[in-house]
Amino acid sequence: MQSVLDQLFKGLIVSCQALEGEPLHSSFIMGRMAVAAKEGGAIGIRANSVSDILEIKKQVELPVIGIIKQVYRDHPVFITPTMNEIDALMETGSEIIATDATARIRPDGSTLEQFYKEIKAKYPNIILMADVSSVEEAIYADKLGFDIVAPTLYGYTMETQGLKIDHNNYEVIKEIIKQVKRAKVIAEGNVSTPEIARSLIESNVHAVVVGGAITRPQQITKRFVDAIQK
Ligand SMILES: CC(=O)N[C@H](C=O)[C@@H](O)[C@H](O)[C@H](O)COP(=O)(O)O
Repeated sequence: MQSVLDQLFKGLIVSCQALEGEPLHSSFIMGRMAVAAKEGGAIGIRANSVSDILEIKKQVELPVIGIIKQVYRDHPVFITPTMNEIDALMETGSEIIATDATARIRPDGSTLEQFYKEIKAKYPNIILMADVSSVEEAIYADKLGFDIVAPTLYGYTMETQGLKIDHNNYEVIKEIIKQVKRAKVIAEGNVSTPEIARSLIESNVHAVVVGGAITRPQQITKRFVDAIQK
């Protein structure tokens, strides 16, 4: 049988997320988004929260990268930050679990290494994805043993604020591909056009995750409006 990682090879993973306060915030709608993604040929789904993941799993038989976005006392680490969220995600049957793997101390005071070891001790067979913000963090996550690394948080930390992957800026991802020895590298974050996705696949990423450009209509609308009003 093909492994989950093999199933994702050179494919498109669609991130179906709408947080509280966003127009499409609803597990029902995220389930339909996942169906639409599957119809379009997506080979995996990334999703946030137990209720969205359970609904998506009812609707489509695709591997899910599960996360729980949880803010503890304004702490900046919010993607699957503690063991509470890992435990909850294990119950959903998510094939892969992603967590913040930046160098920042986590809300419970632990380092990434401590957190990684704690997770692996409790769930040795888990497939773990590291959401990082830099090449150095990608290398470190790879050394720790993460199965997947992705620059999901590039542009979303204090040090990387304002930066993003675009037509002229594949450098971070190319460097990650060069430096990461063992983990699969997935491109995620601001992949806004099919051309960028194609180009990333050609630079040898294992797979590409696209979120807002497919599942956040308010973002898509704004891009059109901005283009018209230029
Ligand atoms: C920084 C952060 O919280 N990223 C989140 C991670 O799960 C999602 O909000 C993004 O939609 C996802 O990473 C895909 O990226 P994009 O929507 O740019 O294609």
